[in-house]
Amino acid sequence: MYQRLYINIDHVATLRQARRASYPDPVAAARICEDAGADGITVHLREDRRHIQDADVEALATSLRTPMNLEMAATPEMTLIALRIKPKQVTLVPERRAEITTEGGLDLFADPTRLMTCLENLHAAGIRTSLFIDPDLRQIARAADLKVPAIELHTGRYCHHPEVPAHLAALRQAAVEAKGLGLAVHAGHGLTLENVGPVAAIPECEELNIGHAIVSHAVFVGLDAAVRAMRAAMDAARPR
Ligand SMILES: CC(=O)[C@@H](O)[C@H](O)COP(=O)(O)O
Ligand SMILES: NCC(=O)COP(=O)(O)O
Repeated sequence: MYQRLYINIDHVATLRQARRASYPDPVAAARICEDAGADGITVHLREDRRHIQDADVEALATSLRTPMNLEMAATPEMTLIALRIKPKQVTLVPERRAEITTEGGLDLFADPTRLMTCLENLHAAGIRTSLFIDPDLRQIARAADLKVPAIELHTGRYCHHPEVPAHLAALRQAAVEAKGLGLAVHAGHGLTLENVGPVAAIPECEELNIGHAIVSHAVFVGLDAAVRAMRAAMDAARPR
């Protein structure tokens, strides 16, 4: 199965926000990523707007040639924005304002009413949904109960400690379990050229969301080359 590469361009906006400038422009970055072979563009509109701004999401919605994957918290504010923008896909992620970056997956049992209300509204608008969760079998079962089409496995533990075999094993087991329950399997967070191979090699995983490492590599080689390098690393690792 072909494995999609969605590029998260949050940290192009981080560079712009460092000076509250007008550049680098995420729309221009997205265009380069698409020309370099990205299958989609991911943006995380955080409640604190530390990087991606509402205006970026609106501009991307009318300029992208590939699907937008809008990452957001399951809040009424973000739901209204998603219903207005109507991205191809929304990935619900946990958020804590004090976090430097996403620290873990969503707990699908924590606030069921808020989560189900958000999902119902998105599904009614025809927006594909994905839930960003840890490779936890209980969370996967809950995702299947919620009748979402997809989950995104949080790869952070594996990426931060690739030397611990159990972290990759958990991702592999979670992918098999999720696929068996009819869920599409995505993965992301912390993936780099160095560690992407074993995750890309998971047969059930049909989409990777990668951002920080690609934008960081682009500082040295340019965005086009950074995207192509990640694509090549994924293709080299995928089962034929
Ligand atoms: C959910 C996830 O792992 C990322 O897509 C998220 O966007 C990380 O947040 P920052 O991009 O703000 O680091
Ligand atoms: N959901 C993961 C994502 O979009 C990108 O995460 P990262 O590669 O920036 O860590």
